[in-house]
Formats: sequence, structure tokens, C-alpha cells
Amino acid sequence: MAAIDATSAYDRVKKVKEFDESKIGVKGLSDSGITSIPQFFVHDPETLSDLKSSSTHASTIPTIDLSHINSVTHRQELVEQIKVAAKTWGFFQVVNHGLPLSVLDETVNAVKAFHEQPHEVKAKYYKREEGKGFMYASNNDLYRTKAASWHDSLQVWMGLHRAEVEEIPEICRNEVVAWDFYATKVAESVMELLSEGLGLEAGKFKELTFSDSRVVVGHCYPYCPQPDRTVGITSHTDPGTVTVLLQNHVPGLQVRYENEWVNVKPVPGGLIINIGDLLQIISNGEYKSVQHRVLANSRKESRISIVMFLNQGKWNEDGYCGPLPELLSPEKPPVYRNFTVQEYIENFYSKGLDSKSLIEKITIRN
Ligand SMILES: O=C(O)CCC(=O)C(=O)O
Ligand SMILES: [Fe+2]
Repeated sequence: MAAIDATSAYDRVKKVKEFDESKIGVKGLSDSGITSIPQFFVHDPETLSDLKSSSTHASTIPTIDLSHINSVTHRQELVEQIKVAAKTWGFFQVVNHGLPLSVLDETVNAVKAFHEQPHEVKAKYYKREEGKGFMYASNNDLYRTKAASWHDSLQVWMGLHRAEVEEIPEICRNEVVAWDFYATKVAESVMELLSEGLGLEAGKFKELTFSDSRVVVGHCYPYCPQPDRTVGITSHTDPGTVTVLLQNHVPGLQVRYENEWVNVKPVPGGLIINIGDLLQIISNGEYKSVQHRVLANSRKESRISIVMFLNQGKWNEDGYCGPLPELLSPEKPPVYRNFTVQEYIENFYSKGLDSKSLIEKITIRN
């Protein structure tokens, strides 16, 4: 298919559908040599004007060294550092996390290799059926969002509804499996510290099945010819409990801090951890799920990121979720009402990444 013409009489729905059915992805558009992006990628003036005022903040997300995680003398200090980071930034970077550096490089290279395959090869995997197995598509929320963003993603379900290993394309199969294994270990260690930071048993989050439901996403942000007219990924918060993120050296990730956008610079060997909506709710607002976004990539080389989203695997028998009762007291009443799994899932699938979060809907306002 030829690159989509943005100048003709504009029927957004039709154009989006054409793009989707072409299975070309933004990588394909980028590789076709277009010099202007199709109109349905162009974001509203408010978003675009905010891109210019970005990245002037002097500080950056905290870096936490996990080398002494098993030392009794250092543990409390580590818990304190993670707690402060989760309460203020909602984002931090961990180093000396025990995940072999070779695994990091191999994961990035394998996901990059997947996205760089010829159209005919990738098109076989292109689909919109989320929630199980392996899929690849451009903009998972393409039909739910106001404007599309400049990224394609592969998605592998690893916990419940786990993909059969053979379903994962061979080009990244072993690497995705290894990443899942090691990133889960890192996530579990960090979740123990986060749990202790709330005054709970170290194993509380594991007991709540936070590492049973995992999705691995491999994003590709190819070169964008008009990076000032769109974004790489729209500003959003992550819906789950905890996210572990690995990025290559191409910059673009920004987090919201003190009403400004702050760059998260790639640090070799570092892994980024952030708190999702569900953990903000369960912690009764102690930990923060923070807005973040990725700028459209202006470099010729693709930006690659691999994300592991953790979610609560099993929900209470009554199907409700909300602030943990053990964190509540007359001095600390619940900030959020309980909600059902259905509400959670419907909220996610009824909206684009850019829409109102579940947190806003369930906040108790006095
Ligand atoms: O690519 C990134 O760095 C961020 C991706 C992200 O925020 C997401 O997938 O939720
Ligand atoms: Fe995110």
C-alpha cells in the first residue's frame, strides 16, 4: 500500500481503518520515506504546545542501587529509598539488579530485530485481539484514542492466558522468555521492598498475586519525519501494579514531576520501575502512579523499549479490589472506593491511553 495521503478530503475513520488493514505499522510508513505524517497522527494543539516547553527540569528520577538487597544492615535504608521514590516520583531506576547485562542487550536486539523484519513477515502476526498469546500491532488503542501515536508494539501474555512458547516468533522467542524470567525476579525483589515500605510483610504483594499476571510489550518508535506534530506514546498512567522498563540508548521517555516534563535518560544497565494505578489504589494513595509519555523519535535509529506490566492475578472472592484494609485507620480513611474487576477491565478497554483514569472515577471526594 502507498503511504496514506493526508491532504485529500478527510475521513478519519476510513483512513485509520485503511492504515490498520494495511498492517504496515508506523515502521512501514517511516521506511516508505514519507516526509509528512498522516493527519490522524496529528495531536491537538494543547498537546503539541506542551511538547515545546518540555525537559527543562534539572532533576531526574532517583537511582537505587540494589547490590546490598540481602544485607540486613542495608535493607532498611533501601526500603526507605524506594518508599520515598514511590511516594514522590512514582518512578525510579534500579542498578545492580542482578539481571545479567547480556540479557538486557539481547532483549533489546531481539525486539528490534522483530520490528525490522520485512512487512510480509510481520503482517502474519498483526492483529487486534488483546488479552492472550502473542500479537503485534500499531497503537494498541488505535480505535479508542483521539489521535494515533508514532509507535508499533508486540505484546506477549506471560502469566495467566500465557502464550505458548511456540506462538512467540522465533526471532525474539528465547529472549522474551529470558526477559520475562529475569524481569519477574527483579519485580518481585522490588515489590518486597515496596511492601515493607508500607509497613506490610515483605511477601504481601506476592500473596496478592501481583506477579501472576504479566504482559511483556516490545515497543518500536521509528524515526518520525514530523516529531513536533505527534507523540511516541500519549501521556498516560499504567493501569497495573508495577511496571519494569528497559530502553535502548535513543531518548524520548518523560515523566511528570512538579508540573513539568522530566527526561528519563537511558542509563546503560539500568531498569526503570514505575508504580501503576492499581498499586496507588491498593496503597491508599501512598504510592503514586505518575503520568508519563514518549516523544516522537527524531533520530534515524528506532527507539526500542521493553516493558513488563504486572497486574493482580487473582482477585478477592467477592470480586472487589480497593485500598488494603490493613493500611486504613480512623486517621487514614480510604481515599478510594472499592471497585470490581469488571469495572477495572471495562475502564481500560473503553478508552484510549489518553482518557480519564480509573483513579479519578473512584476517588472519594468529601
Ligand atoms: O516506551 C517507553 O519508554 C514507555 C512505554 C509506556 O509507557 C507504556 O507502554 O506504558
Ligand atoms: Fe506506560
